[in-house]
Amino acid sequence: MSSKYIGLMSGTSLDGIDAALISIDKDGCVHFEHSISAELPRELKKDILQLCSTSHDEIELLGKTDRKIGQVFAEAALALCASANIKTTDVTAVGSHGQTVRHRPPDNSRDYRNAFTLQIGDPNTIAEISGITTVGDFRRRDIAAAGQGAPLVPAFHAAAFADPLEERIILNIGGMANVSILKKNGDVTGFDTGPGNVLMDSWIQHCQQLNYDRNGEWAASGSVDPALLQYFLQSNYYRQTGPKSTGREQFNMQTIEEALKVFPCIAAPDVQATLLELTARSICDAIEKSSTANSSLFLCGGGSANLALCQRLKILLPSHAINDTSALGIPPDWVEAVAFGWIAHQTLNHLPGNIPAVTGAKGSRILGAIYPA
Ligand SMILES: Nc1ncnc2c1ncn2[C@@H]1O[C@H](COP(=O)(O)OP(=O)(O)OP(=O)(O)O)[C@@H](O)[C@H]1O
Ligand SMILES: CC(=O)N[C@H]1[C@@H]2OC[C@@H](O2)[C@@H](O)[C@@H]1O[C@H](C)C(=O)O
Repeated sequence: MSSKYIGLMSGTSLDGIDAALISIDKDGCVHFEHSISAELPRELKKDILQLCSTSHDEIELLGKTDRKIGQVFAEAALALCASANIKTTDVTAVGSHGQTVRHRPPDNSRDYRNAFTLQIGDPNTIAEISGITTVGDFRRRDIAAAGQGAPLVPAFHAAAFADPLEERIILNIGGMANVSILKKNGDVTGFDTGPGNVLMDSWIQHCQQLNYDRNGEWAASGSVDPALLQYFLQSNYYRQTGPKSTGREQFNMQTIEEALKVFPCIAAPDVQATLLELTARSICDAIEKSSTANSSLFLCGGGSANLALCQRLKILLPSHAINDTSALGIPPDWVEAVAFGWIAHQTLNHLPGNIPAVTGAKGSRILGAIYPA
């Protein structure tokens, strides 16, 4: 007998809601069954961006947006059930990541007692509208246990993708980029490497009002500026060792604007080329430092569709066989949503969802809270 779960995810790129239907069989094996993506209404996206900006702190907006995200997430879950032709009563639970609006993990400048992370999208509302038990608020228990609260997906990557015969690296290129290194002996490490698409997205939005640089074509039309690249690479974040996690608080349009005050004359396509190179270099440096040279690399997240970025990864990591996670049974766009369905299953079965070696938490913890149907 297998159980069905729905994973819901809206990431830092704010490109929509990913909804994935999975089943977990009696042996704990995860099967990807169906998926849809649902739009984030334009006004809602604007409000989320305002909440993400550190210069606004509006409790009114927070409360209202929390409820609204809950409503659109619930509608995505219902649309997924309709599209997959299943009844909501067939689904054991929704695992809802929610929307991160602030992430302040413990780091060199912040004691863990002052750390916090905030994902909104009221799970009560999701349970009420969908009629499906909802599990949410996954990150805060890990933070309370002195962890980073992120990345959480390495536990799922280990459960679904680890192989005793080869070391595997799973690289998610979302708004931020994060890696999981799955050793042959079962050990797992993982951390956020830094920006994924966020800087390239911000720059093309600023210059051309486009959401993203399709296939990295605009970046490919420019040339990397070596001085600007070195300036960006000096960020302390790249030198820190894990556990570490990051977000829009650290890598955003302001990061680019500050650099361009120092380098004001660089043409816009060259800035984009440099941001793509920064993304590729910071990812590859992190992979080289933390994995075995000939391990297999599997890509997921929207950035895995960026051809120019993938070409750079292949050149910078010549000894790694590079594929995407379709080769492991889950299409690259759906891995994160699937992961939160899986974490909900862990929670309902009183099993841990974090990996202390990844997040730095004091120990394994059952993550999240349950909101019954
Ligand atoms: N064809 C493409 N060419 C270039 N970039 C693409 C393409 N398709 C998707 N992307 C990038 O992928 C991004 C969305 O990725 P994804 O949905 O994995 O991010 P996310 O889940 O929001 O982020 P995070 O994992 O940080 O939470 C888009 O904003 C865009 O930058
Ligand atoms: C705080 C937060 O939402 N972090 C996200 C973000 O997106 C990628 C990277 O930064 C990762 O740390 C995390 O998401 C994935 C799903 C994770 O927790 O593993």
